[in-house]
Amino acid sequence: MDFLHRNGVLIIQHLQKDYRAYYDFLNFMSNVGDPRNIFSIYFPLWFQLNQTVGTKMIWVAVVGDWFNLIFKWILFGHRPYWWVQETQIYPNHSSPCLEQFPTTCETGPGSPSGHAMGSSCVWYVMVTAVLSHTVSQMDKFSITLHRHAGGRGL
Ligand SMILES: O=P(O)(O)OC[C@H]1O[C@@H](O)[C@H](O)[C@@H](O)[C@@H]1O
Repeated sequence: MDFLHRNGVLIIQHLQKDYRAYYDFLNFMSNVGDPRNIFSIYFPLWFQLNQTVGTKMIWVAVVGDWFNLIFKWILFGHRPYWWVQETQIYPNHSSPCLEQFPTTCETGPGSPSGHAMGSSCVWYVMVTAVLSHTVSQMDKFSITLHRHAGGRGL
C-alpha cells in the first residue's frame, strides 16, 4: 500500500508544481462539479429544463454517495496529506510538502475520493445532456435544410 501512496504523492506533487498555471481552471471545474451543488442548484435547475436529466442528477447523488460510502468502509484509505506525516518511509523528516485546499481538509477516510467520484458523475450527466441536446438540434436543422433544399428541387 505504501507503494501506491508514494506514487500518489508523486502525482500530486507533479500536478501542484507543473500545472500551477491551470490552478484557476482546475479549481473552477472542481467547484462546479462539487456534488453538494446537486441538491441546491443542479437538481432544481435541470428538473425545470429537462425532467430526465434532473432525475439522473438525483440518482447520481444518491447512488454515487452510497457507493462511495461502501467503498470507504471497505478500503478505509489514508489521505495523502496525513499519510506523508505518519509514514516512516521518508527518512529524517524529509516528508514531501503537499498543498492543501478547503475541499481536501476532510477528516474521514480518503479512498476512494467522494469528491472525485461525485464530480465526475455530475460532469458526466451535464456534458452528456448538453451533447445529446446539441446533436438533436443539429439533426432537426439538417432535416429542415434537407426539406428546404428538396422543396426547391435542388
Ligand atoms: O472523499 P473526499 O474526496 O474527501 O470528498 C468528500 C467531500 O466531497 C465534496 O465534494 C462534498 O461536497 C463533501 O460533502 C464531501 O464530504
